[in-house]
Amino acid sequence: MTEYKIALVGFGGVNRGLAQLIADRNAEWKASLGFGIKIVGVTDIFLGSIVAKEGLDAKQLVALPIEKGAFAHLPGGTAEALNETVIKHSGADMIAEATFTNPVDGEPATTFCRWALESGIHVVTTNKGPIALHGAELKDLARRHGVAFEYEGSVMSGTPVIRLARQALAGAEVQGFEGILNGTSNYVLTRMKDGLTFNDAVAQAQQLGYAEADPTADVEGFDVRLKVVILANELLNARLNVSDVACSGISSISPEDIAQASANGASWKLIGSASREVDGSVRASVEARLLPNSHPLAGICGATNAVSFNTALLGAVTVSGPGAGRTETAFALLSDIIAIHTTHGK
Ligand SMILES: NC(=O)C1=CN([C@@H]2O[C@H](COP(=O)(O)OP(=O)(O)OC[C@H]3O[C@@H](n4cnc5c(N)ncnc54)[C@H](O)[C@@H]3O)[C@@H](O)[C@H]2O)C=CC1
Ligand SMILES: N[C@@H](CC=O)C(=O)O
Repeated sequence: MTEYKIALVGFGGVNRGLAQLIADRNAEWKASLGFGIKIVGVTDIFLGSIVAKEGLDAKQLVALPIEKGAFAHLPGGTAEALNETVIKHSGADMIAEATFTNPVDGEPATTFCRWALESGIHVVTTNKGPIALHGAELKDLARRHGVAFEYEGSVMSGTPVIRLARQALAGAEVQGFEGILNGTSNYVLTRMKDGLTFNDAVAQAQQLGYAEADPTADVEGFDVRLKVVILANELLNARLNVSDVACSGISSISPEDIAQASANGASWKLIGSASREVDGSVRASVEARLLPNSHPLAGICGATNAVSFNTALLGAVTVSGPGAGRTETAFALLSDIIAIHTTHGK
């Protein structure tokens, strides 16, 4: 029986979600998926770090209080975040990288991914920064070191989008896509329709674990812009940089705008899109659009996301599901590990 040794880098909502899944389901996975997972290290700038090559108790990790330096209270733990040691020297076969998304330069997560890949360690990540900003370099690094770099959760959380489009739609000739690609902003627009203020709706999204560390990224469209770059580069073979994508958000939409839209049978949605032009170039944008309620994306509510792929052979193919959430995103990491087991498993 294969048992993967994993190190968790960042121990916020998503990686705690993964630890919880491991605590609850590891025994079942051995039978249903053909492998188990052992956590051999965890590091977090706020909580500190811990390494145990024989394996850590996932239940005990999940129960760790969210207090500065909390790992120092566990035997062998320290209040210091020994990121490099945990990544390179905990004996892990793979790291689950889930620190904050930095939309400007992708750091320090990109460095964490580099450290792992250069050491021959697989990377699964939900962090959008490294892929949108340094994806080509990291994929090449992974290839040269014979390991995997998987990032299904970077777009639409646990809802399968990247592998689905890359594998199941291969040959269907994807020509573009448009979608609701941010859970927080869609949640905010939905709750404002119910009468909540913008600020209260953002605060709820933070509490539910949907929002970025800085929710400005969610409401100003920067998070969707990263996702548009990831999807366009992956599926349209574009070489888009973040600066190529015109971007605006939802913060200027007032309660009156929302009420007026409802009265007119329409809904505001933050839409990320990209399409291949006749000259072969790819155009992409992020903007709030007023959609008639008959539009397929108009009825997508709350933290649910949806993306519609425009294909030459099938027409529109639309996928909808959770776009954010701790357990939902942890599932994406599991799906990456399953993909690694399928391609690299012993
Ligand atoms: N929460 C969600 O619904 C989704 C999140 N993501 C992405 O997954 C990643 C993790 O998300 P969450 O767990 O919700 O965020 P979070 O903010 O709950 O957790 C991030 C953790 O990383 C730690 N951290 C920050 N800088 C660090 C550093 N330099 N070294 C070590 N640890 C560091 C923080 O202390 C925090 O505990 C983010 O990049 C986010 O954009 C992607 C899809 C959905
Ligand atoms: N903050 C993001 C999390 C997933 O990427 C969102 O709300 O969609």
